[in-house]
Amino acid sequence: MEDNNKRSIDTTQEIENVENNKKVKINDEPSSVEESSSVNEVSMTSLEESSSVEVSTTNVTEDSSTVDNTKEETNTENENNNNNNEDNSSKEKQTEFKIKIEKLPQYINIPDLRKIFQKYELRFWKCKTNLKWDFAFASFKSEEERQDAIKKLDGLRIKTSNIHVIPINDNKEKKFEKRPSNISRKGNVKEPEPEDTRTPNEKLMDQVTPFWRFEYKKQIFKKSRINRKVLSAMVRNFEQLGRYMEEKQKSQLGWVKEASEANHGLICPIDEVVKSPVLTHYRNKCEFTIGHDFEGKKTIGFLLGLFREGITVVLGIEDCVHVPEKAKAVVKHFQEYVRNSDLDAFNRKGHKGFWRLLTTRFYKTNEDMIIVQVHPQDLSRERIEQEKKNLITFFTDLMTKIPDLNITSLLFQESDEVSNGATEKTEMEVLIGSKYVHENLLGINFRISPNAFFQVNTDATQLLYTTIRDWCIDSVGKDKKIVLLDLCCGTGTIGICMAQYFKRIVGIELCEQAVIDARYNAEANGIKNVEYICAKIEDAMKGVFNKIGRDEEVVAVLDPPRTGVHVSVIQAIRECAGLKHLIYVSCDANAAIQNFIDLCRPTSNKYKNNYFKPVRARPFDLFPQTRHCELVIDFKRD
Ligand SMILES: C[S@@+](CC[C@H](N)C(=O)[O-])C[C@H]1O[C@@H](n2cnc3c(N)ncnc32)[C@H](O)[C@@H]1O
Repeated sequence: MEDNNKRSIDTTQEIENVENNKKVKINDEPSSVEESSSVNEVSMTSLEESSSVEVSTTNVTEDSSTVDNTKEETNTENENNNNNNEDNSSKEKQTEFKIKIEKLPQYINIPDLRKIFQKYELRFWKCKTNLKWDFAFASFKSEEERQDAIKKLDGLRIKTSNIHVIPINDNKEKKFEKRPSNISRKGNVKEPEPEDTRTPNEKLMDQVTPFWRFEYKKQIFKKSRINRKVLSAMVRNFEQLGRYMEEKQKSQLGWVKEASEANHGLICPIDEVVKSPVLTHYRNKCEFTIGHDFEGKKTIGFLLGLFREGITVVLGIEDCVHVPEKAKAVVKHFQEYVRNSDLDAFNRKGHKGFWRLLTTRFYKTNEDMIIVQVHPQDLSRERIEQEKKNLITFFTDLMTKIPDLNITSLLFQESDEVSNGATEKTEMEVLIGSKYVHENLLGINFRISPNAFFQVNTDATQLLYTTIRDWCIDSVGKDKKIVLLDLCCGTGTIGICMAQYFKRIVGIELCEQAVIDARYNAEANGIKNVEYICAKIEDAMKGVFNKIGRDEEVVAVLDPPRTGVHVSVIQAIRECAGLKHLIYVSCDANAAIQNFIDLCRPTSNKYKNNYFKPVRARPFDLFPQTRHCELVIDFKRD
């Protein structure tokens, strides 16, 4: 599966020195968002489109007033060269000769500035900018270097803007001093952090269900605010975007002001958050790590903290409010089993240990799937075969101890991967029952294979799908000549649930197993008007559109992974001029804001045809006790 977190940035740009009538072309290696993001993730598209680029802060949460993408960089190479004979204290005393670079096009980052400087044989000592700023600061170690920079850079044309460079901070005694940790950016003395008196279990709960301390009403209020902030951030993004656009393009953003005025600063109206019918124990799928607790005892639960932060402690899940009681009971018994086993739990440090992961997928059809993942280490085949037999006996007995446990699928997987978690790289072997379980959604029975995506909160998903269906039907009316494109269709749930309302459904999905499931699900439910294409949307869209009949209209539902889709998917969608109605289902609107912007940005070479406008939005709380929330946005275009 493609890693959608990485969006490549083409930093190719034309830089023209108006004064010297000199043109320079800078070609950067494409870099990734991951590299370019700071404390808060920053997503950006190509600088080629920099007049129409937007920045999204991942944490547009209630704390977003503190979001800061400011980046500061010291040219360490320079530092080392210049300070070979200097100790740290003399380095601290180095005088800076600072400039301010004004009227920068937006989204120029420090690597871009370094390229520009290098082109003019300049080298800053320190540089500071923020992707939201249209200015940057740079400093040099001598007045000569500063003057040289001003001479070469002032008036330089970057993209649509002539930059303005001025010397600042002539107080040569001013140093780059590290701000003491108790002083805020604004110079205020910060209150000392209160001592963390939480128990380890509370820390775990704060990590996996950060809203568990709030009443549900407050959780909903916070989620409403998070989503509203995304919709108001879109307005601000478009306003900023407009500042760097030619008149012709800018005029295509006129609707933003009207929409914002009509919706109290939001890009479109938004409904109240649709509450989850179940607030606790709702997760139909849980993945439990098998590891060691603080005392080194084999434990099944969730990892406290992150491995990259050096934490490998696993804590029990007894207090976790979103885990079903039946899953807790299975964990409790299986933990006992693992503790009694002479094989150790896997430890990522050193990659030793056998027991790795326990997955439970329990559905309302009363079909329960359990997956046990192990690391084979250098155990003999006989030994592993024996362990499998032991597992069959253990889980068969367990059904007599936990009355409502009905294991219709016990699967065993060996994985020698370095990182923890589910993997599709190795086969799953069926130890009990079948490889599949089933769940019922809006009266339709879906087969779920072990690795397939399926919404984790079945009850709330029915509400979500009902809205998607209603919004699609709005566009359909009674006319059944409409084709529904189920984009990122997974196992086909969305399309199949509404197949009766459409002339036909075309699902596009890149995961082969999911497409096999989707075809099976359609057939098993007697649905004949569906067709599935196993491909990337960006590759398949054009072909699909070429087959749309003259008498047919199209409406699309896009339900991508958490991070949204790659920009090429949005481009492909925009290129299909016949697609006028798109319903975007996002499980992390902050992460997907770039997609929203790209759907709506003015027409350009990169983003063809008319732009979409969001006409309404409705959040759904599919994940009570956590920060997460599903947001459905209805996009339309003329
Ligand atoms: C959140 S799941 C949605 C599945 C489905 N709509 C459902 O509700 O069961 C996202 C799906 O998008 C698929 N996907 C991601 N990028 C894709 C792309 N560029 N083209 C096609 N499918 C993609 C993934 O394989 C994954 O199955």
